[in-house]
Amino acid sequence: MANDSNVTWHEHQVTREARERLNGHKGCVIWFTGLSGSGKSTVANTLDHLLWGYGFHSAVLDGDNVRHALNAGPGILRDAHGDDFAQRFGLGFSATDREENIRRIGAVAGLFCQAGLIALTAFISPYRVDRDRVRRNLPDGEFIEVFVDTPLAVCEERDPKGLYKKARAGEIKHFTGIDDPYEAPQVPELTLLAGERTPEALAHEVIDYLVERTIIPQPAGR
Ligand SMILES: Nc1ncnc2c1ncn2[C@@H]1O[C@H](COP(=O)(O)OS(=O)(=O)O)[C@@H](OP(=O)(O)O)[C@H]1O
Ligand SMILES: Nc1ncnc2c1ncn2[C@@H]1O[C@H](COP(=O)(O)OP(=O)(O)O)[C@@H](O)[C@H]1O
Repeated sequence: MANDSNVTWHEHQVTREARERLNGHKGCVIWFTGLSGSGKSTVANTLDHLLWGYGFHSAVLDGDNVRHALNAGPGILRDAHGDDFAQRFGLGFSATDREENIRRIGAVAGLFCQAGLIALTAFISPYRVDRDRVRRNLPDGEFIEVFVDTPLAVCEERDPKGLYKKARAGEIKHFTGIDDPYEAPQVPELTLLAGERTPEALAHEVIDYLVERTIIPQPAGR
């Protein structure tokens, strides 16, 4: 097994600066956090679509593409030989599994960012310490924490997957906001009042922030 002394960082021939020059904008990680049903995926995808339309380069990491593959729990991911990798490496919703979920996602988002992309992540990420670890592992200014601040009552009313109903009935244990904690960010870069505004309006709030921080130029024709 490799240990630290046998692993070296490889410098790439195409530098991040060169990629950013070609892209016409900087890379960063936009980290959406909030309760289930708060609108994280919707806003991240709306923002991704707007950025793409302006000719910028972005990519979304969310539960569907991560908890069904990289971090798939038991029963979801099997390799071609029937070996249940998820049984050994998959993640559930204990505090430790959520910690590892966020650690892996943070690392992947960091790689996207180094490749010059605007990485959009949409995970509950309920623990402050886990989000702060991702922040610490990125250069200053490149972790943009966006609190999708939708009241629990609104999320529960939306309940698109019926999970709150199941959690209230005791059919799902440790459900965030019901019988598991959600630690709201104390000083996020942005707070979106996502129970009160449309996804498009919220996505434009994030774009305003990116322009203000010179991560992207003002999109032409906006
Ligand atoms: N116990 C429990 N608590 C919270 N959420 C649960 C749970 N069990 C399943 N789900 C579904 O999983 C989605 C959250 O996954 P995340 O990877 O974002 O969670 S975490 O960041 O590791 O806490 C979440 O999806 P979103 O609604 O998109 O947030 C739920 O659909
Ligand atoms: N700003 C918004 N206003 C009204 N409904 C919204 C808004 N954002 C999301 N929704 C709806 O709320 C539900 C949950 O949104 P979703 O993006 O899946 O949340 P999350 O990813 O945080 O679990 C979906 O049915 C979605 O259409």
